[in-house]
Amino acid sequence: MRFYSLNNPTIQASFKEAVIAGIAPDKGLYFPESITPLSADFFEKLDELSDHEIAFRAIHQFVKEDIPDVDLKTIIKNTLDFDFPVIEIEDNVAVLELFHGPTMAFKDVGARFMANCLGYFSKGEKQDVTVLVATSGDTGGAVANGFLGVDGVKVVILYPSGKVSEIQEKQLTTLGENIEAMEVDGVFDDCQRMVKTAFLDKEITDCKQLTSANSINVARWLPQLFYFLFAYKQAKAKGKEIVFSVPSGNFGNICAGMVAQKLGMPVKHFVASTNANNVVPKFMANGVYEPVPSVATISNAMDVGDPSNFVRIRELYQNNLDTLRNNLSSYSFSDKTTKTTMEKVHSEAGYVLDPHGAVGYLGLKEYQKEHPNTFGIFLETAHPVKFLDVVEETLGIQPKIPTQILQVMDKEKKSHKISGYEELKSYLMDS
Ligand SMILES: N[C@@H](CCOP(=O)(O)O)C(=O)O
Repeated sequence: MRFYSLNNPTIQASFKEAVIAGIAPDKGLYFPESITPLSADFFEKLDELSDHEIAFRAIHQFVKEDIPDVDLKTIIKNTLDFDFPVIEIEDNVAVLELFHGPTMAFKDVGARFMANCLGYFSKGEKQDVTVLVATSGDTGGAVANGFLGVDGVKVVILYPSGKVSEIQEKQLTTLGENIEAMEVDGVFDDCQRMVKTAFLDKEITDCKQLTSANSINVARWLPQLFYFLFAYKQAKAKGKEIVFSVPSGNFGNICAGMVAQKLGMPVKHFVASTNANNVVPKFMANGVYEPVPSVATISNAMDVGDPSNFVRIRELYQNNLDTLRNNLSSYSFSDKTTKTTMEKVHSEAGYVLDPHGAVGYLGLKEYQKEHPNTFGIFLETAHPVKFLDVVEETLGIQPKIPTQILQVMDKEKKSHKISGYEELKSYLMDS
């Protein structure tokens, strides 16, 4: 399988090259040259297959020239050792819980898959790889956890100072070893911009092998399609048309779901649910894509003003807005509505939503106003305990803190404060 740059299709790479480079030399995101649907039989008999078998068959076409089957199976086994339950909380409204992994966010899947691929590709390589990653909250912790102790790999995480939750900050600043955290005086988009600038900085790339562990990297992005298939497996017995509502920030997650649909998964519609960072809902309404600096919200992991992966979504629908609208709706919700929804779902269904999941729930309900006979699944992208202050203040409860989180809470935060690109560059050049 070849992957081409979305800026210039003649620039191409193998899966291995795309993973090691992160983005194309022209700063374009890599995109697979083809997506071949899986057999109808595969979807009909999905409930007879294990999650590992489903994941293997789904990702195989994208990686098979670079990773032998036996190694791919090991990578999948190391990645997926937790559950992805779908729980119906109201008639025709179900939550897909993506927080049962080590850092309690959906990012654990992509981060672990990519860490395993990079570990596999780096075996016997002379030059170490530096993984740069920008985070608005959850990616950082998942990447830190997934790459901790991986030989030949050093990780540098950039996060916006004061704009991630306390637990998220602990997860990405306390592990030590091959993981370094950079606390940036700015917003997530500044962090993402610095990372992309470093990739094109010849002075750095002449002496360092850089890659990205954000969803711009195909090995972080594509495995996110697994759990859409696991959810479909659990929901198909309902015999209804299925709709996914995805809380969206950088749009890699929903885009991976759309790849699952291209693989043949029967889905009626996707909903991209956002907080006040509403570049995509606006684009869907008026056809004008206008990135703006992100604003801080209580669903901070979605505070993205220029979502990297939206370009991939447009490519999936040949840049045709009408075709895209047939398949995707997008709505934006305020913090106030998000909190009211957390209260309502807690009192009526006894379910504790995190602020991101609440935004996903709201998007689903909005879509179902016009399509009441669908079976809706919204994604709980992170455990509510990661947003302890908001949950305690909104619901007046103190959630039990799971062991994975307790383990980092008492550790000491270690970060380097930086305010601009030159400081990142000096750090990378000198380290
Ligand atoms: N929501 C993210 C922002 C980065 O997204 P990614 O999927 O491209 O890594 C976060 O939690 O950091």
